[in-house]
Amino acid sequence: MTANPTRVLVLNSGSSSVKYQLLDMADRSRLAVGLVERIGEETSRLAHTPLATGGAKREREEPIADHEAALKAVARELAADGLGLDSPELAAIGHRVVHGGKKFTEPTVITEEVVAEIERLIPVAPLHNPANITGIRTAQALRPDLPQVAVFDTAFHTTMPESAARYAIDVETADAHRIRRYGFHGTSHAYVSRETARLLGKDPSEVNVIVLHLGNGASASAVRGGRCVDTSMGLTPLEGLVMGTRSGDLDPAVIFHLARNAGMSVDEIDSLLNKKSGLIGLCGDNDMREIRRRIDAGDEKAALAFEIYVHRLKKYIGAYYAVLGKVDAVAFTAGVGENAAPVREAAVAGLEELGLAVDADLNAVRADEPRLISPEYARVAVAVVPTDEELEIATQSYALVSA
Ligand SMILES: Nc1ncnc2c1ncn2[C@@H]1O[C@H](COP(=O)(O)OP(=O)(O)O)[C@@H](O)[C@H]1O
Ligand SMILES: CC(=O)OP(=O)(O)O
Ligand SMILES: [Mg+2]
Repeated sequence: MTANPTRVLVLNSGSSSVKYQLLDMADRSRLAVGLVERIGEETSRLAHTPLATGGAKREREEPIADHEAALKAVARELAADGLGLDSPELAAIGHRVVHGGKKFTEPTVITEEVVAEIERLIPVAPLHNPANITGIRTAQALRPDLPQVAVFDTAFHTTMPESAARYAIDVETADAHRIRRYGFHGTSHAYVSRETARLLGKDPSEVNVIVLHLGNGASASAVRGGRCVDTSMGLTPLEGLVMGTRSGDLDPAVIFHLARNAGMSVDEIDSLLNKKSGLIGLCGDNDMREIRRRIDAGDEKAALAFEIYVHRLKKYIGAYYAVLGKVDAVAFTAGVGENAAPVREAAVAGLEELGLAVDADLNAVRADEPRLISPEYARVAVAVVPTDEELEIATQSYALVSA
């Protein structure tokens, strides 16, 4: 063993993808980054960039049957650059675990009990937790001697008061089935709210921030003085904003109606709401770039999908403004939030009375740095703050194993 290993491999296993990064926490540099997509489909795609060697991005298409095969392919790519999992410089492997329930409020060294608890939560995170467990098991098999750390999407939201975390349903039924609002993307909400405070030159304890994490999955959160007080996702990542393929908020009676009158099974309705709704259900595309192209070409279906997406977003800004009472900043992040200027402009349009406005020139700037896009006179800062879930997972994992 090297005296003080400082490298951390971060694995973010999604339902059909694995994103990964190898970082050196001595200087927080990235040594390699990559992505395996379309796992389980006929042609999966692997993209790997060995930043440490200055090597070019390598892309290949090959069938990758499951998450175990994906992780082995990742290990092979890393080894090809001398960055293999057998390296004595590796201090830990950090795993994004989507559902940690109520129990996990902190990053946690993975033991058999921890895996058992993540398994117990599969019914409330059927798309995500199984992939996370396979990632953990495969990594354990490759490096049984190394600490594996779980960083939970739900952890940041465990500070929500009961008034925000409980659904208004029969308390005994809710408690018996652990039905409550857990919230997700917490690693991103935590990181972005802190970075937003830094951008304002303040301590996180001094600011109230509304964070809008708009990726393929999307969620909003209200953060008071560094602690989450409300968030838009609930028992599962289906509640809240309109997403790439998920409906977000909906009258629950829609489900009874489909079951009783459209002859759909529970599994079919689940698939409809999680995979065939949101932007893709409304207009056939879930990529905001493609939707904007279609709107520019005069496509009305795409325009309506965009309006529905923005309308929901605006409602959450208003709701969290009311929850917080005083707002210092609204921060846009993730793929859509960081890149789609028209979404930012439309979400804030008409909110001048609330002290919110976007400066068109600042909003058009493209940069990888946190930046303000509100005009100087605005009472509330509007910011674009790139998220970095992998760096945050590596930081938390390393802090735990090097303590
Ligand atoms: N240049 C861009 N302009 C507009 N939208 C973009 C751009 N780049 C990415 N996106 C949007 O970001 C989404 C992916 O966001 P990301 O945060 O990477 O998602 P996830 O982590 O959930 O897979 C894409 O589906 C697309 O809608
Ligand atoms: C929890 C969740 O929605 O994650 P993702 O955005 O990665 O799908
Ligand atoms: Mg994401």
